Amino acid sequence: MYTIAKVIVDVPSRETDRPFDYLIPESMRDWIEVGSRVAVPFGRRTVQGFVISLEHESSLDRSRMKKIQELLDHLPPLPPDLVELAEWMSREYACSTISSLQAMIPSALKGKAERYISYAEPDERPEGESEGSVEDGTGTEGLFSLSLLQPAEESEIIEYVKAAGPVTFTHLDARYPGRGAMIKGLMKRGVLTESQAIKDKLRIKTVKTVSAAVAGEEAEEALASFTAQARRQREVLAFLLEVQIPIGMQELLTTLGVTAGTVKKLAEKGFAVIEDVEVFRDPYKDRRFKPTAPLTLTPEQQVAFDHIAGRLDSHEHGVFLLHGVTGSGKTEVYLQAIQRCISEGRQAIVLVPEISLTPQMVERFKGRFGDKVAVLHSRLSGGERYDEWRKIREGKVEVAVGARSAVFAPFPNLGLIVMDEEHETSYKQEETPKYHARNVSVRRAAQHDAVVILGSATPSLESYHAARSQASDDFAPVLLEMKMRPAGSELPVVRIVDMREELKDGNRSMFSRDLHQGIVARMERGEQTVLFLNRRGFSTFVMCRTCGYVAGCPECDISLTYHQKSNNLRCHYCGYSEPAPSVCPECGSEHIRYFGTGTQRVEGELAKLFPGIRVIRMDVDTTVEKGSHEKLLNAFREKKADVLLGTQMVAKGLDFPDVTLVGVIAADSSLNFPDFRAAEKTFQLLTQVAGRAGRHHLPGEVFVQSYTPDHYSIIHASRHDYLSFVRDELKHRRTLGYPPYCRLILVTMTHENLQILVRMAENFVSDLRGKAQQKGWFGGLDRFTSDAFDILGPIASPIPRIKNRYRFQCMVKYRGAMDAVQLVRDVSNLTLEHLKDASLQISIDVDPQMLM
Ligand SMILES: Nc1ncnc2c1ncn2[C@@H]1O[C@H](COP(=O)(O)OP(=O)(O)OP(=O)(O)O)[C@@H](O)[C@H]1O
Ligand SMILES: [Zn+2]
Ligand SMILES: [Zn+2]
Repeated sequence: MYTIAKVIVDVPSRETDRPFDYLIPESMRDWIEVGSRVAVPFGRRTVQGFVISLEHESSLDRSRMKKIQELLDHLPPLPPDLVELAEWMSREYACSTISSLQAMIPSALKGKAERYISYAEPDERPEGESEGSVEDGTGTEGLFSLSLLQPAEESEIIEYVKAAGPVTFTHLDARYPGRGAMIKGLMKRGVLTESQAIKDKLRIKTVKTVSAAVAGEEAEEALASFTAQARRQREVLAFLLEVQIPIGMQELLTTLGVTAGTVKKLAEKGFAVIEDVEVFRDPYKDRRFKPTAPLTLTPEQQVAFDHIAGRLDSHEHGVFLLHGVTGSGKTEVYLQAIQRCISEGRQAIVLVPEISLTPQMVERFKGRFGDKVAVLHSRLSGGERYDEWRKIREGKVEVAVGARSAVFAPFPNLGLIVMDEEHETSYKQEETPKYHARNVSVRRAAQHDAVVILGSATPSLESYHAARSQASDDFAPVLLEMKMRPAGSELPVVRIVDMREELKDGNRSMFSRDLHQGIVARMERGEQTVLFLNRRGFSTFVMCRTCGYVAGCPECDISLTYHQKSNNLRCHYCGYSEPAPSVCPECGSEHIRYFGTGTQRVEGELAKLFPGIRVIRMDVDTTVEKGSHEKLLNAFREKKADVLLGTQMVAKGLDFPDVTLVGVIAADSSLNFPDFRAAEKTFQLLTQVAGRAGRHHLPGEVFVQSYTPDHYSIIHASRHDYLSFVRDELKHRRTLGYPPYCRLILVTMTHENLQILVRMAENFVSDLRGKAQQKGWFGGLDRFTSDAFDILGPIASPIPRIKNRYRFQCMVKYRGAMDAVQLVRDVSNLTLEHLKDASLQISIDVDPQMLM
């Protein structure tokens, strides 16, 4: 029997990022496991923690060790493999173990300490304290003290707490308003004491049910025993005996028209039981999903499937990169692989980017696997999310579909992780822990001898390069290719439209003549159009045409974004907002305009240019409400609109048979982004959005409007030529020394004072440089030798100030097996310890996706 638990406490600081030893009280020894969530005393507080290992011995003196105060769940929220994964994550991404652990459980379980007041029995009180007033000096205690020596109100409070058990301050204050001093006095004297306990934000939802507690002869006797006055009770019991199964209290009361008191009396007599039964909040309970059967695979699908099934059957760890053109039927391969996995008694996780977690996507999994599927995404309420997660933890489902964090779905016997659209940036979490779900998937699958399928029409260069070169031991996916669409349809014809030519010919509209005619033709034929507004790195900002003034955030060095709905300007980094100006605050000119092509503007143009056109606009503004996404898509599917207009949301995953035209309004806006992946992102977006056209029987057509029509990402995307794009792009990456030819660590330092920050950043970089040189790591990036290490910077960050804090960054580039993350982390910790400047913050981002 283990007597000591090592606990990671929920206290976010560098000093507390290590396990602490606690004694396990006798009563908990059978229950505490690795992964258990506990409440422990920490300093003067009670905090939540996670048990990460169990021990017989501790290096500490037992008499000075504290005891675990409470076990918070009967079933540990984290199985041991996730605890191990969390420790790996904190090494891999230079973050605290507690932040990794917290990322793995639903927010409902992020308990916070609450203070309670309870009654202390006289023998629990500190010496000499009594219930009576201290001032009376008679020392009379016990029998008469309450009635004789205390004000009536005081004893009423005591009696109340005694009966109610631990209550919160707020509760007591609400019941006895204005008696704060009195309560405080009682606490001073130890009559009432304060305690802390961890309370979860959300509770498991329960309903009261009633069932009969007697049967057979006993039941007959019971029925005969009721007096005339207890007629109603008899009626209830007769009913319960008839229905035989537990029935909801509410339903019982309304059906029979009796009161809860009647049922309670019946229960007191021992004839019925009232129980709280757990219920699951099901976000999809009102939805019916049309069941689907497996399709006969095409030869290409079959080859891919056979490879995957082989690994599944042999329970060997393996990673596959499924590169299939848009509409090639990757989803069907996923579905059949999942089927195989669960038929062998293991479970499967499906990861999709948050933005494409559309009802259409959910439907495909629910349609095939029905109730065996749990869905996790950010649009669920906290309670729904918690309940979906519990279905997984309690083994009630076999498939979890969700965004990034679903990679932590606590399945006991994981067999398969599918990552759809594996190139998506949203798989990287931008807050601590800054993990990438792809790397975590591979690690987690290895723990379980499970299979990973990374699927995409445009794989990330990292994955594709790793598959082709087979250079690394831990990440060398097997490449599976699918080049055809099963429905027999061809990839759509893509035409690049040079918008400079349009302007020369006098067309000032945002639609080229070709696109214009295309839309008109679709309206006439009763077909549909998807219009995609590329807005990455692009926002509506306010500029004065007279003096050039641009409205910027007073606390961040970035321009404010215009929001039409509220007619105000907002900072996307700190939330600052102000009303939109009608005259320029600098020069008073009225020529102050909103720049940028917002979806609303496009919508307005459409209405002007195409009389009678029906448009559905899908963007962040029209999809705030729960279920709105789904409503808009359903309306489009039912052909209630000619055009679906939107941002990234319309680029992915949609499969509508009557869409035969896709228009891309500003193809190049994502090219002008200060990011070495700009070309890759542009290529991916264009390929994805073009793939929405002509997916079924009708042929598709795509117009890509651009001001830089010669850019290789645009040309290759228009030819559906992934391989040529990869070839050109890899050349650039190699010359510039960027992934996949090395890995990056972005270190961002922030401080309120610019001078101090610059000095600290310079010191940091020279320390890091010195330590790396000592290890003999330096140089080599340009020589393509196997090992290389280099530091760029420090320089001001692309956004040099956020919330009045200045930002400097440096970039570590490295290649090879050295532990660069650990070194960066060590130097960062040393800097923080050495400087003792509480205002300095250092953030480490391993494999960064955003270089801001
Ligand atoms: N074996 C098959 N036989 C007939 N139809 C199929 C088959 N496999 C897939 N399909 C159909 O082909 C269409 C495209 O498939 P799916 O959406 O799975 O492609 P995808 O590769 O996931 O596409 P994207 O990357 O664009 O999302 C769907 O309508 C699907 O039902
Ligand atoms: Zn001006
Ligand atoms: Zn701001």
